[in-house]
Amino acid sequence: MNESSMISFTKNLIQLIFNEKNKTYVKLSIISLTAVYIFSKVIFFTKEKWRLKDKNFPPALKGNFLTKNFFEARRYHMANKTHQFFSNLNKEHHIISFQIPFIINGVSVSKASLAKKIIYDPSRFNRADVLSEEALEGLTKKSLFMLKGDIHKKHRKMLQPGFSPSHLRIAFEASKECCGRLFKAFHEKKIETFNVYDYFKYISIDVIGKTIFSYDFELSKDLDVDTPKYDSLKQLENLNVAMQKRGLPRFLWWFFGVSVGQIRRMAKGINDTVSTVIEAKKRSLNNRDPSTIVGKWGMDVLDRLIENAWEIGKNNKEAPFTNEELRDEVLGFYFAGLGTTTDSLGLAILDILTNPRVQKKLVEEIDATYNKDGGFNHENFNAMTYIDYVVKECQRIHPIAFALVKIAMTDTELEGYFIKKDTPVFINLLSIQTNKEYWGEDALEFKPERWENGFIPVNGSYMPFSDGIMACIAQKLATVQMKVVLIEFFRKYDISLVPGQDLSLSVLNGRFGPEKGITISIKERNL
Ligand code: HEM
Repeated sequence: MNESSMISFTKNLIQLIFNEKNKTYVKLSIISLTAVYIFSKVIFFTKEKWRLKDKNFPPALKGNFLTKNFFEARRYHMANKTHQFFSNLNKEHHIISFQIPFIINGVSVSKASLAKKIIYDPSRFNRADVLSEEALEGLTKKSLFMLKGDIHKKHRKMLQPGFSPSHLRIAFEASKECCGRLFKAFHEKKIETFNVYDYFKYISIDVIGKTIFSYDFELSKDLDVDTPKYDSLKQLENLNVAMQKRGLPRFLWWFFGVSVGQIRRMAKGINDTVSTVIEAKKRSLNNRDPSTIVGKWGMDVLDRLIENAWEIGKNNKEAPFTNEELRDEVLGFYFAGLGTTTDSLGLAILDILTNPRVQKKLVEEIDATYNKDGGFNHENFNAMTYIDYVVKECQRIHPIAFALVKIAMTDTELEGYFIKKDTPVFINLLSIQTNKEYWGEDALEFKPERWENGFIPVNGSYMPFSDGIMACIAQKLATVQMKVVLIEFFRKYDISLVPGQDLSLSVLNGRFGPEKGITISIKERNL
């Protein structure tokens, strides 16, 4: 359990105990189970402290021997500024420990070379089981972003061909189409001012659907948000919120509505949709019916996955992917891709609109290239360079995955400091990617031009999609989508921020961005 889930745990617990609807025996069982849990933690940590008393832990910057930096952390969390807590802690030291007594004893790293070392040494630092399998039990137990070791390698090998250049073309066309129909709906419904998160998520879900398994959720079309087609998104959003409660001790899951059975019921609709598509695809692949398998640019990611799984299974005599594995992978893409792309797009719009010089230069490039060769196509898209620098710079200065989380697999050491087995290790991307040591005196300035002339950053100082074997498998796809959406929006509209909003960045419910979103005004350009 990390500090933010500990704070929401405490809040939720108090609500449960004081909720008048709950019967006395329910309240008493919650109180006694929690007391037993806390007592067992106290015993465990006291024993551990004694055992490790001579070890050289990384420095902890604040706090006293009893509360450690709990109150410092709490101050930031209560203000939803976790990202600043990390950055501030790592400002002076490259490696620090932050300790919340009885709850967490984590390490935060902000040295580029050390970050690389951690990422490339999975035998010492890897994904935490508790952060993955347990958290998603009942939902997507076998999706790539929660696997590790040989099973991760097997899934990655089968999935990789699904992210080949032909799929980037599908992503390009899908993003373009989704923007087009969203603009049509804006026009028909006379929408001129809106919160970007409200609509970018429709594009993200539709693009993932179309690219991964040729399924059109049609959420960026019509915008009749009360119709049943929006239920799948609501389900995904509810599941995302539910997943955050999985940070609570397991015995409390049922009370908070996130037990395995409860989550299975919540996920039923979306699971059924995906299973139906998989069945149809398996049938059409069996029959080799090109009209149902192949999109304009070839097979989609799911086709490729099914086909690969069969091929590899045939050659190596491994069992092909089960339907459950296939479904988990598809759903996993939504969990890994929906919020990340939507939030990255939000932050990119914010970065561009708060830098009028960049906005002007970007629009000039778009106007000069957009209609070359008879319309916006994959070729003139690839000819645009400034948009590339802009997106890279957005992801440098505001990486939505602002800390990459690993866990120590054994008792080990980093730069001479002792790291205990199971310690969470946070690679502080936000700090690394804005560090003057790596980026120069203008590290905190939003300056896309730094990427000109094939600029290559210091090794390990730029990893918005992580790196190595567990780097984002869809990073090219996500980048294509972000670029197309930005190009289409800035081509179609004069865009400005609605004045008077609080745009300071925070971390709320897992989202890194302004707490209340980003409200913009759009006005169709006279082209
Ligand atoms: C701008 C958008 C995105 C960002 C910034 C992003 C970032 C990341 C990061 C940092 C990781 C590594 C996580 C770790 O350390 O465990 C990751 C992994 C992953 N991402 Fe993305 N992601 C984005 C979009 C997407 C999309 C659109 C999809 C799917 C369609 C996706 C699917 C995945 C998967 C499956 C993994 C696990 C890879 C593996 O373990 O082999 N991501 N992503």
